[in-house]
Amino acid sequence: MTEPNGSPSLTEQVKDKVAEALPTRSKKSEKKDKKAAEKAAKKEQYAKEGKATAPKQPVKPVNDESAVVRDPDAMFKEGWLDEVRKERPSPDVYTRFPPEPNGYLHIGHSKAIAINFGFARYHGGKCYLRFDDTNPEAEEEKFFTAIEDIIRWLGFKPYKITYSSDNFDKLYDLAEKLILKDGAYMCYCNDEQIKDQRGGTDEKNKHPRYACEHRSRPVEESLAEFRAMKDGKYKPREAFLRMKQDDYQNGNPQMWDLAAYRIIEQPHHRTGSKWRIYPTYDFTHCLCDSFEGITHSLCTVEFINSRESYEWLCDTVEVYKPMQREYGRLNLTGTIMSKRKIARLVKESKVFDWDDPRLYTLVALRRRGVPPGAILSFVNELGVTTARSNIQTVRFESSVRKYLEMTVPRLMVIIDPIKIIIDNLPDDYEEEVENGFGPKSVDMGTVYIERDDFRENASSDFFRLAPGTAVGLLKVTYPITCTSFKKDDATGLVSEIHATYDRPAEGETFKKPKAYIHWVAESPKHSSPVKVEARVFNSLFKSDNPEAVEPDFMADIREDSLVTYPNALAEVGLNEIQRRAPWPEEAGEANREVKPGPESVRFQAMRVGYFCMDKESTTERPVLNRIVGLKEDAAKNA
Ligand SMILES: Nc1ncnc2c1ncn2[C@@H]1O[C@H](COP(=O)(O)OP(=O)(O)OP(=O)(O)O)[C@@H](O)[C@H]1O
Ligand SMILES: NC(=O)CC[C@H](N)C(=O)O
Repeated sequence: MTEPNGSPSLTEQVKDKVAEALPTRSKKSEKKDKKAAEKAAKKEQYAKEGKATAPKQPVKPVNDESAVVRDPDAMFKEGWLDEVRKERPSPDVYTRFPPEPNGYLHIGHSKAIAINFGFARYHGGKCYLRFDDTNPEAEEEKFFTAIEDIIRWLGFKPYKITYSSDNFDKLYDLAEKLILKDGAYMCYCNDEQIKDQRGGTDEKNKHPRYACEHRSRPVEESLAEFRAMKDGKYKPREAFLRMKQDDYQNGNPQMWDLAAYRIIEQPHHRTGSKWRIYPTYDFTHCLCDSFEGITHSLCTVEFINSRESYEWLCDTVEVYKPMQREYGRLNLTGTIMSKRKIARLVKESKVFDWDDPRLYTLVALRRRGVPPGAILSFVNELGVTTARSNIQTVRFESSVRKYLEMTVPRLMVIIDPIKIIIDNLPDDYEEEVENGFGPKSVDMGTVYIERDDFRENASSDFFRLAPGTAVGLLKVTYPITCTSFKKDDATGLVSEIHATYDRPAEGETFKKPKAYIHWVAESPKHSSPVKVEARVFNSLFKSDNPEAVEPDFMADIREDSLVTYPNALAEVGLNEIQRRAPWPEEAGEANREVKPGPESVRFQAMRVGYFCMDKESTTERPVLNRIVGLKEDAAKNA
């Protein structure tokens, strides 16, 4: 598209700029046809999903049939979820995601979200977000908001937001019905007595199960006592309503007369002080599924034994019976997911807060800059089976890296700078500098490079900058050679390097350097570079299983889990990338129902890693979080 005066339109100009700043194919990458083919197929896939158009970039046409890219709907088309659908091929599909509002969701929950919301979406059905709020002791308002927000951030829209507590009246009526059908009784046993009735806990004194004395009481008495319990006759733990499930033949402990209602004296955040008795999970979940007409109730395998009690209760109180099926939990090794343990890390200031980028809560992954689409693509890649998946964090990171590689722009950032003065810069060098997001003209008299790209002594195994050696600067035609350097007496660190620009004389050729390094230019005219703080996160724990460490997981915390670079410098193009966020453009937060936050300013800092803007950024001082490192990191140290 061109403007009436024949010059490219603003959109075209911007697109060109993006293209320039996006990944270009190096010789090394050209060898990797398969990888390129995968990328191209993935790009096509994003477009097909209508979720993303990966920014314009040079990718080789796909002609390698061996390239395998996971279809974004693969988890629904094949395997366990496909079987579940075939088992109940009802025309309408209703699912639900039922979190307890007692903490922030973690990476494991993203699997439950992707399964429940995704299954409904794939089959043209509807998914409820149902807050399973039957325990007022643990619930807090902030968790309701955070859970809803993160689901929308992941790109899902609940059909309706419901609360188990919406059904307290109906549930109570069904509890009375259950008693009247001789399916429940009021029991006054304590924990010890219940354990003994179930055969005892001491291995040496195991005995057959037996019924408690309350089990055979008349129905009318249980009903009267249940009403009395509701009206405040008993204190917590003095009495409870117990389901009459067990026929003493059943080996499933989830059928051993489970509790249906218990006394909790804390006001409920929604129903206030109306109730002193609250239904348990086992009584509530199946009945709420039934009220909402859930067709496929998908949950994790630890509920497999509960399926029998789920079906028993629906049948006994004669309500519609949904189908419960169970999939394997997702766990990331080397992380902590337990709410109690994360709370301790926060309380003892080992992490900033629940959204500290070293954690694997979804708020933390969001703050760290992981795009929502990357989380979904990771879950899809793993697939769904009944087996528990114990996945290493490196696999998660590699999935995120693959996603970012396709979708975010590139920029140069120096995290630990040393200044170089180029003493012989010719006046007409600008044509020899290819610039991306920044201003067209770059003032290259003074540039900054990474401290570890310089060595005080040249050696045959070091291809970057050292006295008397030449190195290439990315996007600059000719290399530079170090002529001298100065050190700071106080710190002993190199403080300034002098170099020459090696443009060959007319008719001469130049020797291509063995390595190219990144750099930023000092250019007051363009307010360059941008001073930033860069935060590099390593894993929080030393081992793969912090829970197994003695005396406890706190002893496994790494000292270097956060490395801060307070004096990092970014190309001024950072401002343009920020202005045009969210990145990825369409697969990112732009299409979602949440306002993109600073973390949606994502880019690749060339040779350093993928970064995003942290929520603590100010206009004067942007703070960058490293999302993941680059695969090429190892090569950088060659
Ligand atoms: N690690 C996991 N992998 C897959 N699904 C999960 C995982 N953890 C929880 N879920 C599922 O998410 C849904 C809502 O979870 P809820 O908050 O009630 O879970 P939870 O088991 O209390 O989680 P946690 O104790 O780990 O915080 C449930 O259906 C649950 O089975
Ligand atoms: N069936 C389920 O999905 C269980 C959900 C319930 N909130 C729990 O984890 O305890």
